[in-house]
Amino acid sequence: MTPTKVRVMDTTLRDGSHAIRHRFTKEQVHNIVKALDEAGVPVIEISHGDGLAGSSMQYGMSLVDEFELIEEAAKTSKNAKIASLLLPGIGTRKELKQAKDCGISMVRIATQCSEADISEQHFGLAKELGLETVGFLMMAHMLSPEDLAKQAKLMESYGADIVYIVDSAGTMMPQDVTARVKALTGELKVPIGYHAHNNIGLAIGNSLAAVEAGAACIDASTSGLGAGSGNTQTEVLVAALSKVGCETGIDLFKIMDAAEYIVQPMMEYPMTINRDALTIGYTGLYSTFLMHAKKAGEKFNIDPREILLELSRRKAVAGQEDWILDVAAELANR
Ligand SMILES: CC[C@H](O)CC(=O)C(=O)O
Ligand SMILES: [Mn+2]
Repeated sequence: MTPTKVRVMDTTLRDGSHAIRHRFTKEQVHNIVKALDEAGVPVIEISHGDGLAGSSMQYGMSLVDEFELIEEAAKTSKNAKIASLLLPGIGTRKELKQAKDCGISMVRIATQCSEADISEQHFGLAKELGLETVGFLMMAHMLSPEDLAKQAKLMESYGADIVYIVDSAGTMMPQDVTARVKALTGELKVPIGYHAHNNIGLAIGNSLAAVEAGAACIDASTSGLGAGSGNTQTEVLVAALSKVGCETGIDLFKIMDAAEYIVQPMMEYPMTINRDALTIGYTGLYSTFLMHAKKAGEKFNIDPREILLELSRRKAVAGQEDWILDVAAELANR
């Protein structure tokens, strides 16, 4: 039976950061947070696209210091919780404390799906700081539902209040999502969330499948702004969930207007399923590799699809962005 309520977490200002090369300004953050908060979005995530302290040569430099942006978001929001993403190894205890001082009340701790054990200390500190905590298991298609549930249980044991299944590659079929949500809800006491990418055109369908299977939280991004072909579109999700009798507390017309008049004018390109994004979805690669592969392709005069296919053969995962240039250079020398 479809649950009657779902908690939507909007990641326009975090996953969306990848699609605008981490160039959000304070004014844009102010306008997006104001519009989302007034529409009733309960959680707004903000940080560099690769999480706290992601601003670097490897992942892309932020235009504006993310802590200034987090502070602006926290100052602007009247009701929505402000959250940040943290990848252990990129973000450290120092940045987590700093983000808390800037006003976050939730942290989402992300690891490759088979490496939950590296998140224990970060959950510990987040709990000490009084934050709501989310475990974020990336590239979740790479593990069987049973093995994913074991990793999710680890995060629960470290103090995660919610655990997310993250389809970083936008590669899952609805039955893959259903099997994973059921495996996790069967093993864990805490609520389960689902984060989609639209590289194979299934972000909305898979999000509905996740809810139907028992997910209590769904990630979305206004206008879909996100890595690869973008995420589940917040405004479309609100409409679709409402049609299956599931309430989000988000005003459909206000969020539609936020998408059309606030977010779309900021987008550098529309969220489409082009050949490179579809290659990512089809082969199960990390969505954030899209922009890096395009840049490397231009630099070495190589078709980005060839670079992506080679990365897929090598089973590259999050954190191996420096490999993209190496692979492009190797292909150019062949
Ligand atoms: C670590 C950055 C990445 O964009 C996290 C995420 O949203 C995903 O894996 O899909
Ligand atoms: Mn994502």
